[in-house]
Amino acid sequence: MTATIIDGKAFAAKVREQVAGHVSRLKEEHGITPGLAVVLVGEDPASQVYVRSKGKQTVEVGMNSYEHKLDAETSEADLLALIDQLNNDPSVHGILVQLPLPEHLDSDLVINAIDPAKDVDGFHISNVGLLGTGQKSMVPCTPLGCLMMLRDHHGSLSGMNAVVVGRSNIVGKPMAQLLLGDSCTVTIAHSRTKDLAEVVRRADIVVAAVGRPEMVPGDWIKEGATVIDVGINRIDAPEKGEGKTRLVGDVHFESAAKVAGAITPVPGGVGPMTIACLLANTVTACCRANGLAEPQGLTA
Ligand SMILES: Nc1nc(=O)c2c([nH]1)NC[C@@H]1CN(c3ccc(C(=O)N[C@@H](CCC(=O)O)C(=O)O)cc3)C=[N+]21
Ligand SMILES: [Mg+2]
Repeated sequence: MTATIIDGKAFAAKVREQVAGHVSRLKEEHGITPGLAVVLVGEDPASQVYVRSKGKQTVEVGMNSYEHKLDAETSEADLLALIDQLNNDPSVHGILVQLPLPEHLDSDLVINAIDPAKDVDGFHISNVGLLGTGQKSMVPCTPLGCLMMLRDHHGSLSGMNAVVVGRSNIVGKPMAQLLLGDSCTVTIAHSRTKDLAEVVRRADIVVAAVGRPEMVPGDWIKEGATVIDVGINRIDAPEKGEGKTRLVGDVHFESAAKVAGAITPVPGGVGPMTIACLLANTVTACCRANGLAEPQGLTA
């Protein structure tokens, strides 16, 4: 048996097409252009790549992109002042502060300073609480992208055993909430879970979000299970030549693809969906801010 590859790159392109449709409708019928502000503190090269890619895709779907690059020594007060300015700017519908922030900045404090209605990452405590109680909220982009792929592949997820490996506030916990909302039986496992292999083997759906390269081998996967690999790990690839690297997930793809029913690749799986969902959340935020009907199928 060989797994169906869930093509996140192609799916993300479809989501962006839908977003672009909503953006042109907002422009033509209401004279509104959705705007996304991305704040980057410091010069982390990987973060710079992501921020550039987000800005490019934001413009490609017809929205305004506002990039704020602050130097690594920026004070908390200056960062909070910028957030306050963006909160009060009616042309900004979404605000994303790229994480991780430099050590001297309190990321909880900074994230909770964002207007929850503009919190397109869904990290503000208000959005976390709304999601946990089944109320309308901004939903974190990575888990939302995973949910869209799962719904697309399965139709209904009702009654399925889902195991989320990883308990981060950014992926693991909100992913579990979303799966629960779709009536899965949800287990959150992590690095301290006893008999992790046995726990994962019970899963109809495995979401791996631990940040450890190829940690989940194929023999942990139940025959026919759906595997969503959230990990993006850069590892040495001496086979490609001296000093070369390659991207791998948290799942050992080759062995897992032999037993799974469906699996997302890395790259080209969850990553592209994360950015597409950021754009979707920005359009949703813009519609809500203007009292307009929000897009269907782009929210949880
Ligand atoms: N406030 C905040 N929100 C975020 O959503 C956020 C963040 N901070 N900090 C950094 C992480 C990382 N992240 C990625 C998004 C897309 C890809 C992506 O598209 N990856 C491509 C490959 C990229 C490559 O080749 O390096 C793929 O998986 O196919 C990866 C990583 C969002 N993040
Ligand atoms: Mg974790």
